[in-house]
Amino acid sequence: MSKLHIHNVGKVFEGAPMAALQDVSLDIEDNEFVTLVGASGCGKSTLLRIIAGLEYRSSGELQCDCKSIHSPGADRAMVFQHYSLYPWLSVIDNIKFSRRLKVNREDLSSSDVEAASGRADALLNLIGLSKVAKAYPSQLSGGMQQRVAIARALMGRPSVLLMDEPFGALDAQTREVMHDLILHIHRVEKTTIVFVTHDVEEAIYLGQRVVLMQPRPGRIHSIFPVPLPADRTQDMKQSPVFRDLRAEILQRIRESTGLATDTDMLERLNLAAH
Ligand SMILES: Nc1ncnc2c1ncn2[C@@H]1O[C@H](COP(=O)(O)OP(=O)(O)OP(=O)(O)O)[C@@H](O)[C@H]1O
Repeated sequence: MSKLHIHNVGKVFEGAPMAALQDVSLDIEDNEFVTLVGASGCGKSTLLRIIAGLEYRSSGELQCDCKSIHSPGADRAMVFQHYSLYPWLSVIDNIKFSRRLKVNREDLSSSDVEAASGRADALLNLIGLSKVAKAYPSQLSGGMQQRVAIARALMGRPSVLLMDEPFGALDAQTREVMHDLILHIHRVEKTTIVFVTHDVEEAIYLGQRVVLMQPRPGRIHSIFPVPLPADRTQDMKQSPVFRDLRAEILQRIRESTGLATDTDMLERLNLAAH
């Protein structure tokens, strides 16, 4: 059985003239890394928020580990574009934050708390920030803050990590470093990842499958398995396989948004005018 089962999911926002999502069906396997790409407004974030339980679906069925999703849960953790760390807590305390809530609620034993500390230290090491455990978010760069947000999301060992343009606010070099980091984390933690992006290159480099969505109404246009080795390296971006897939997906985005038709029409008008 798949890790995430999405069947005919639809979403109509109140007062909206068109469905934000229509008949979206997708099965995501355990430990898969799936990227969602598509033009602005095609429903990528809405789909991710519905999986996270932050938004209600209007129709369809959605399951994580065979359990129907109706609200947020510890089995699904989300990382947003804006780091959303607690500025008054140190790096290590930000990572442990969800555990602290649990400690208050459930009165965990000291060995549970010790295990949580061990987990936080291991994650700090995994994201390469052991040296700044006691620093505060304002003392860190954007990339470092996003590393902390990722570690915090992983703290409760979620079944699925949902990432909504997590590197969208970072500069190009930092993004490359973050790409290799998230691939490393995926290998080590064996988490299933669903990753939303505008950037086709990012979608191909990270994804085992790229799901292309199209707008008006938001739906799945096509799904592209990425025929690259599991262990990605930056030089693969120059390979013909990578470049051809990138060109194909970009062409499909142009077609699906009507951009290709607009360009053709403009060209025809220009020819007629001369
Ligand atoms: N809370 C809301 N109320 C009304 N309409 C909404 C709401 N959230 C999203 N929408 C609409 O739903 C559609 C899908 O939006 P969504 O943000 O999911 O797309 P997206 O593909 O993530 O876009 P982007 O890449 O620009 O973030 C859009 O037409 C958007 O205007």
